[in-house]
Amino acid sequence: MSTPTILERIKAYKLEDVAARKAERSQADIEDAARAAPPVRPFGDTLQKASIEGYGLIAEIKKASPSKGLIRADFDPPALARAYSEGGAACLSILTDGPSFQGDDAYLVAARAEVDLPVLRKDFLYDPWQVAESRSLGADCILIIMASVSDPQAAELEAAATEWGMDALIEVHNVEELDRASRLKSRLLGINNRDLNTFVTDLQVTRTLARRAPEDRLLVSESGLNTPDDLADMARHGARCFLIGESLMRQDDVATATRALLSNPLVANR
Ligand SMILES: O=P(O)(O)OC[C@@H](O)[C@@H](O)c1c[nH]c2ccccc12
Repeated sequence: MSTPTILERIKAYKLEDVAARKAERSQADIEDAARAAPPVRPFGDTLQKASIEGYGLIAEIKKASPSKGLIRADFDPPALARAYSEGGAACLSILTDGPSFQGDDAYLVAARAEVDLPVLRKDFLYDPWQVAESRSLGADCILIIMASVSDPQAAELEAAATEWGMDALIEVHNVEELDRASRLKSRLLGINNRDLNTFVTDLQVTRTLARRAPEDRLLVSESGLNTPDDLADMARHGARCFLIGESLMRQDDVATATRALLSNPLVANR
């Protein structure tokens, strides 16, 4: 067998981790916890509203990554949530995967409690049990990575999100995944500039896929975005929403950097 890709390795340990978590907590238990969670905040609506006049930013709380290692040493999720909120982010994304991103479920809980912004749980989901778990932590939106799930699995995760009143961000990286995502119902379509198998990033991915996306989708350009020019470039190609982690995580003053990035949006052409 050939060497597994980064995404394949993540999927392998994640399936084991989920099996272990499920052995600890039954479906009924996790559903009770999900019902006891704080009410859902409107993720997609908030993002869309922000993107009409300005840009819709999903600002990511991310300590490390498989390709970059440690990104931010001084890592305080509640303080970062406040900084992103002050800087004008519409929503937050919080990495909860431990082995590859040094994330933690507790970071999501702590950051969300600090602000009013809707929150995406950024993790690798395969099982509806994990959707209930995400809701139990307070997540308002889940991520569905088309590169890592089958069509029936994606539909099942999406249905579970809907059942819990959450949104789903459907993530694609190529035309084949885009076509599969187009058959799902979710309005939120993430175009990941980074290939999760190799972790190579190329903004050309958004430029190419945005014009092939169904018209009723809200496009989110994800990964590798650094400057106001990058955002204007993506907006010109049809994506006015962005998922940004690393370039903001490397700033000393995250609130000011976020505000600067969003300050001069390309005028919407509608
Ligand atoms: O830090 P960046 O290059 O701004 O990227 C953020 C986000 O897009 C990236 O973390 C991401 C996009 N899709 C993912 C799926 C799993 C883990 C991480 C990701």
